[in-house]
Amino acid sequence: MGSICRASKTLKSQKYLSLIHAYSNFPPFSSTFTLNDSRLGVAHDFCSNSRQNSIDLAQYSPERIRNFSIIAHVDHGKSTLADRLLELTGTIKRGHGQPQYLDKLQVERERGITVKAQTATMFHKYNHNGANIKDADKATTYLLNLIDTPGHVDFSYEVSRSLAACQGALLVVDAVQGVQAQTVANFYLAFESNLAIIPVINKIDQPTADPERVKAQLKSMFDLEPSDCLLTSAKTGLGLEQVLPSVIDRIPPPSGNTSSPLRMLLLDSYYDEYKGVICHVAIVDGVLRKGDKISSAATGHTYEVADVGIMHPELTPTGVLLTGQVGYIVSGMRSTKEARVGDTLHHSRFNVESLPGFKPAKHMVFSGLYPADGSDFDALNHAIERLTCNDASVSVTKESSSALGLGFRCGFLGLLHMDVFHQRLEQEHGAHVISTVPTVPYIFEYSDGSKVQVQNPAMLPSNPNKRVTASWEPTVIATIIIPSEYVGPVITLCSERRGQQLEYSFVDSQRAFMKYRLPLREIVVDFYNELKSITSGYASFDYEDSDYQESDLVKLDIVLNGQSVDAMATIVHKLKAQRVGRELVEKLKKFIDRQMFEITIQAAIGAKVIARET
Ligand SMILES: Nc1nc2c(ncn2[C@@H]2O[C@H](COP(=O)(O)OP(=O)(O)OP(=O)(O)O)[C@@H](O)[C@H]2O)c(=O)[nH]1
Repeated sequence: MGSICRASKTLKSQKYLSLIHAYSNFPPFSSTFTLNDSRLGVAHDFCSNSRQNSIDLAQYSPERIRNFSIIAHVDHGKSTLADRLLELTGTIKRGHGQPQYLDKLQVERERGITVKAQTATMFHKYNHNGANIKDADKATTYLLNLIDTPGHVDFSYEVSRSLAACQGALLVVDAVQGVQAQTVANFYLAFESNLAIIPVINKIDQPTADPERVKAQLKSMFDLEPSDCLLTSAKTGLGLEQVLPSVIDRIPPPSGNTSSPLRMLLLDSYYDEYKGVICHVAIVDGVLRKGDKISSAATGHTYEVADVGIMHPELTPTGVLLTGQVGYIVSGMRSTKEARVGDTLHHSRFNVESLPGFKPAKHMVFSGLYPADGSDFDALNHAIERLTCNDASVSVTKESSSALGLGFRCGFLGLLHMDVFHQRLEQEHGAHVISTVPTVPYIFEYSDGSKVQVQNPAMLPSNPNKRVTASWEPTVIATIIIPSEYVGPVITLCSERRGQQLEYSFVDSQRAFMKYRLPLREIVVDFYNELKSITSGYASFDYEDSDYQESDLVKLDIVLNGQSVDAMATIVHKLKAQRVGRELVEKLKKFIDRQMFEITIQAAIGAKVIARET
């Protein structure tokens, strides 16, 4: 009996899964994989004990350290450039057989994108007077910390965190595509952090490369001097010899004080099955040694440092980290929840002033996650707990649905982040999940004066005594860069999506730059695909979150045979309700298999049916 119940529940769940995906335009995420945490595997395999203590960090005073980031629009060549710099400094072997070496996650390799910022320490001999670097007597060895960052807008939080550990950035721009939307966003992140910015025009080997046009764009948009631009091909190696000398000459050393009490900034953390929580840290002042007792300024908890070292490029114990250096520590934290990103860690015997830290990550998109087989709730719970150890930017609360049973409501930084989280749940933890339509966090005010944030449409009360008196929705400021001939269609698309134009100018004679305020809901599902399709793939798009705006919002219910399906409810703008309701019931009609009896499919606002199919 039990197994029949379970089987029918699974079938029911799978049916809902199919319905939900037909309805939301999202690819289904369910499939089963074996446990394979590529990140942990790589980190453990390569942990280089043999190099332990062979690196004497004491000789690297802040003047001989440079901390820099590589930032760029997606696919402009950051990870490839990072590979070449690692090879050039002998940190990895040339032709190590693994392109984009710092992209360690399986999902990063499969999708060819960077999701996590990664740090690598390199050592480079350099002579300021231009003498041959092989002339060992005249050259000085520098310690260079390179941070490769993600390009996609969802992960810009990783970029801003990485920049906090740097004094400079290589701003990589594709010599064919020129300045794109994330080039603009990343430039301003670096500029506002007061970093020295070195423009690198990459992919100059391409037949249609036009570095002079890109130099002119960088001058007109960011006031970066054409003579300061480096021209490179990370693919062929052309021009790469200028990169590290420019890093050393043009980026200032870190400014901390070696003799002050220890202050280190916690940049990131992840969970390693063998070592426990590993924290990435930047030493702002003082010196940290293995065996030291440290405290967290945020929680007051104290720990003993069991291991300390650098990423060279894998974990390499050094026994010590000094002012200005970036490395890792293992300190017996039981969970990554104890490792608060942006926290100040210090010696327990001193009280220090906390470092500024970071703004908390903001969740832009929420979705329900349910086990495909209702009985797998505990397994999914365990998988989510383990994955959030390595991705603390996801928020998780338990919820239940009459259609799907017990599950979780998760908050993500954007749609790609959500998709990547699903993929990692499946690939790294073997979880088999159903996800509900993504929604954004709305705010509703009720007749009793209460105001609540609604992340799940099912949470809106149906009680007629508790009327909604006002509602607000989140907005974003979107940056769009397009060839000038596409301006008309893009303006039409943005107006259809309830956008308000804030700025319209030109990058150069061929490309237009626009800024729009758009409701977040209007861009989460298919905005980018449509933008790409009406501009033949030439548009680039980036956004940052902005204020809430008052908006006339209603809850749209989907009713199957007289029963409302809570997992399919959605919140829409009143003016769009009719159109969205009609599209949904038409889609569902196509999707539900023909039956021997009549099934009614309705879209309704409260008791009022606005669209119907049978
Ligand atoms: N022709 C040419 N191709 C390059 C060059 N640099 C990188 N590429 C290619 O461009 C594509 C993107 O390179 P990545 O290094 O992954 O770009 P990225 O900026 O790290 O991408 P994200 O991490 O997704 O933001 C890859 O196919 C590279 O092989 C170059 O100098 N010349």
